[in-house]
Amino acid sequence: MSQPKDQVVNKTAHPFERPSLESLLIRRFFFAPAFEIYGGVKGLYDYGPPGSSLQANILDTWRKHFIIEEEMLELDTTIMTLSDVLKTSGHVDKFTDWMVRDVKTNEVYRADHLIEGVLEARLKGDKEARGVQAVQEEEDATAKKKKKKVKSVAVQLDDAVVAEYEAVLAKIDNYTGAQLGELIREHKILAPDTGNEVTEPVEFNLMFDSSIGPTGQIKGYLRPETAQGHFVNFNRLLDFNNGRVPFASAQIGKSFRNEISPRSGLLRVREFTMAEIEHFVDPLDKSHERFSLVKDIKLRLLPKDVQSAGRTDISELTIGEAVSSGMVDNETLGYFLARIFLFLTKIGINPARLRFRQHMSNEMAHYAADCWDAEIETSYGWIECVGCADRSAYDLTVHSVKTQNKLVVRQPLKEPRVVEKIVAQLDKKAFGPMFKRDAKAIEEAILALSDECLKKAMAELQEKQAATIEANGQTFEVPVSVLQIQPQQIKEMVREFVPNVIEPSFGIGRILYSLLEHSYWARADDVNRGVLSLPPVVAPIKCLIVPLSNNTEFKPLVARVSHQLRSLGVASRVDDSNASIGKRYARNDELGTPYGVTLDFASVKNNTMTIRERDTTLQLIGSIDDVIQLVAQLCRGDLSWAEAQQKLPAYSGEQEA
Ligand SMILES: Nc1ncnc2c1ncn2[C@@H]1O[C@H](COP(=O)(O)OP(=O)(O)OP(=O)(O)O)[C@@H](O)[C@H]1O
Repeated sequence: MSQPKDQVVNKTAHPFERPSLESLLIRRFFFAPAFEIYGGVKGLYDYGPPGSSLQANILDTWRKHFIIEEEMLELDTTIMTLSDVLKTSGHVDKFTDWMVRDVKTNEVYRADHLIEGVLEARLKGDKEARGVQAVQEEEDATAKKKKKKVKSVAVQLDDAVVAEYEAVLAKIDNYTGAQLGELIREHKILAPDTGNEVTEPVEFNLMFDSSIGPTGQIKGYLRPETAQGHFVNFNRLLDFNNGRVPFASAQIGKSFRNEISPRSGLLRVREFTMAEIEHFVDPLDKSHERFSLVKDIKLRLLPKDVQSAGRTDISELTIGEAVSSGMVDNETLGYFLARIFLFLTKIGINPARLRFRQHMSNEMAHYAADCWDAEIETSYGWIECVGCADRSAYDLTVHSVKTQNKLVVRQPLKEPRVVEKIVAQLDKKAFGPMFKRDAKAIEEAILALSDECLKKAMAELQEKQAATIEANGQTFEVPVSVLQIQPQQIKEMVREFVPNVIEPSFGIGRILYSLLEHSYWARADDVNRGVLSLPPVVAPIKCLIVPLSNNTEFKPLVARVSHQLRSLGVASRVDDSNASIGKRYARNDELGTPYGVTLDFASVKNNTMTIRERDTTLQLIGSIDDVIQLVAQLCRGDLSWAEAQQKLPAYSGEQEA
């Protein structure tokens, strides 16, 4: 449902307050800390009845929007993952964050988040000291991700210091551990809770490790993302798709990350549901056959060059313009950005609080061609909710090299052709002794280089007589004496290529929480009367059935209405408690139930029923059958409330108490 006018008016009357929403969510058991009666564990949450239904409805919409509409190949792969797989993908060596400890209390902090929180608080204090108004709102609107709130103190800073802090914050995702340590010392950053010093940053791997089987010899991890399950099954998927690309596989499932210090509710948790798509495409043709269907969709884009200039202004462009100007690398990536936008707005995300932020070059993995995050604005700042990356041929190449199983597409050619390929050759006799125990990993990394990376390495060999290769989590300079990279002429009958992968990756919990913030408001007449304006497509319950009283005369009618709604696929619930009608509706406004139907004595006598719309509280009256049909049409999205008002007369009977 679009946002009704009176909702906007009411929102103005009561500005958003996170504590009110949080209290509603816990009270109504959307979710709650897991193991609460044992004291709880940070970063683990249980979803209660409305939260589970909301999540299920978001996932159902996702499945229809992506898997069904795009004819994707659905997967359900194991959560427990063999360590070799995650070693090859780079997670064992690189899926880490930098952690510091309070030297006295041992409280842990993620180093980049700590620096970010402290510097942001100092900048806020500076603004307060300079008398800048509305600091809070401005910060909430611009901060990329809010971590634990650090209290600000109104102290004015030198202009040069302000500029320096801003420069650090703009690059906060890109520092090494040593650089983070340096920043902590240079800017005298202390633990915010105690004012104690913190230790040097140490690397912490975010994967939960385990062992498979009783011997403990097979090492495994709980997967930190669902993607690897797609890559290791690539040959079967390709076969299922008759050997042709492009095609996409999709999977919904749990992922696990042992986050260092989870503090923002559902936004940073240790166990969460992801929905991931791997779209396999010919690297020479990244056009998308349905691109014309989305090319005119306007997106709010924050490209990398704007960020490098320290700005956050948005370009509103159609995705067609963004792709043709080269801002977005290719049509397939652009197609997915538009489809992500359509999905998020369909479930109720406010488009004015949604932006697509491009990764800066130093923020992207070295193999990625382009990457955009769908970020949603919440009271915690702008939150990455969907990552959408062109991962080139990296994943399939590394698994292929490691397992010696070719993960390639073979395209028969009508005519044989001579192609020029860039080929890497190692002088193994000299190479082995030169790099000793790292030699194998470096060799594997060289063999896994994509065409683009090979070109870059070839240029490096020419320029500085050595190529920079990353392996085993380290960087090596491999000299021209042991490594030659040159173009060679090769005759082909079959074109064999490793497809590139475009990966939209959705964090469902972050989307769900952002949606709750965007949907929440309080009625103008009472700040405690919260409403969740969830669209019917995701609302946990679509229709509340309210008999005026417990009178036995109503029972058969209630049973009939509830049966008819059920048979039309409308999830409904009867509230025949003793509470007043107004109270019963207010309870369901908090659960986001979009419609309510009321049965009273007139229903028994005249076979009529009223329908109430949650956001406007307006009511219409009609025959029971007509109202039931109307509810079903409204819930399917076949009819808007404005159209419904043309179909049935308004009811101005009893006011809500
Ligand atoms: N700890 C988490 N809790 C909840 N959702 C998460 C978490 N980590 C990642 N996600 C979700 O999974 C999606 C894809 O994961 P990805 O690896 O791209 O995230 P990320 O870049 O590591 O996130 P961040 O930088 O916030 O830690 C994210 O867009 C986000 O929605």
